[in-house]
Amino acid sequence: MADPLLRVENLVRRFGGIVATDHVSLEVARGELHAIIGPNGAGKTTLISQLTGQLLPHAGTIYLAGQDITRVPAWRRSALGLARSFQITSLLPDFTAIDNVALAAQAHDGHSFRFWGNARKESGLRATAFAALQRVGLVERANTLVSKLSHGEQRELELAVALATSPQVLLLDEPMAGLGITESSRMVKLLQELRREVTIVLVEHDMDAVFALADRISVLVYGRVIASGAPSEIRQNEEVKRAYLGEQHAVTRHG
Ligand SMILES: Nc1ncnc2c1ncn2[C@@H]1O[C@H](COP(=O)(O)OP(=O)(O)OP(=O)(O)O)[C@@H](O)[C@H]1O
Repeated sequence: MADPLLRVENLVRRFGGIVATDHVSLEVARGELHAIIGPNGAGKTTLISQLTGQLLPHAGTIYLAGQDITRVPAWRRSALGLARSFQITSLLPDFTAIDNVALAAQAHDGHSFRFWGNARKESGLRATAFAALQRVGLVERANTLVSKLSHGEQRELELAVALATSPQVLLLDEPMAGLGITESSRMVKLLQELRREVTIVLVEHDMDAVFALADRISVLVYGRVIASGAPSEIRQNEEVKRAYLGEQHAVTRHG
């Protein structure tokens, strides 16, 4: 691939005797939605954590737009345009939706949390936060406390928080987890819109969502990429079927 936005080369991460990331190499093109799938414990979250800098690899290299970011600290990666939306909700429940987004925008701008009081009033931050809420369809809930939002709305708010940092690459760890059918299809629609604006790496167990959204899919099993390609190739790959898709029931619905 010429000039990928994100490139991972031979990444290795161990936990004691477990090789959670076993010489993983993959490339994500600018504008692509790249899904990472695989059974529980395959190493998906571990991989995402190394991309964001929360976890350091034992070997290998990560490039963002050609720059080696392997040893770049997490906060600096965020400034370079990597944003992660967490599997476990990381929102502040006693703050409003817009305050949560404004805080993220403020942190990204390099301001100290000490000036948090100002983020509530500062018009530039509020405009950024408002725009992010608009992109995820949550404007009407701007002044609602996070604790009063539904689970689906909280997931959307997590996306708004990530978007407020104007990322080049959005790393999404199971955005559909815990969502009902209606909420899931809302999330798929939302991601279908966002993918036009931002490169997305999506870790997801919901195969309906993955096959509806992905341009390319990489399959991780025991820390190794066993296949990488277009959804149609992945669906037909015998090794993938054996190791993972064989146990899934819903891969054909979205065509
Ligand atoms: N902090 C840790 N300490 C020890 N072992 C860990 C740690 N984090 C992950 N592991 C192990 O590394 C392997 C990969 O885990 P990881 O959570 O990355 O998989 P996953 O594909 O994201 O799984 P899931 O689909 O269940 O979220 C597993 O065997 C897990 O037990």
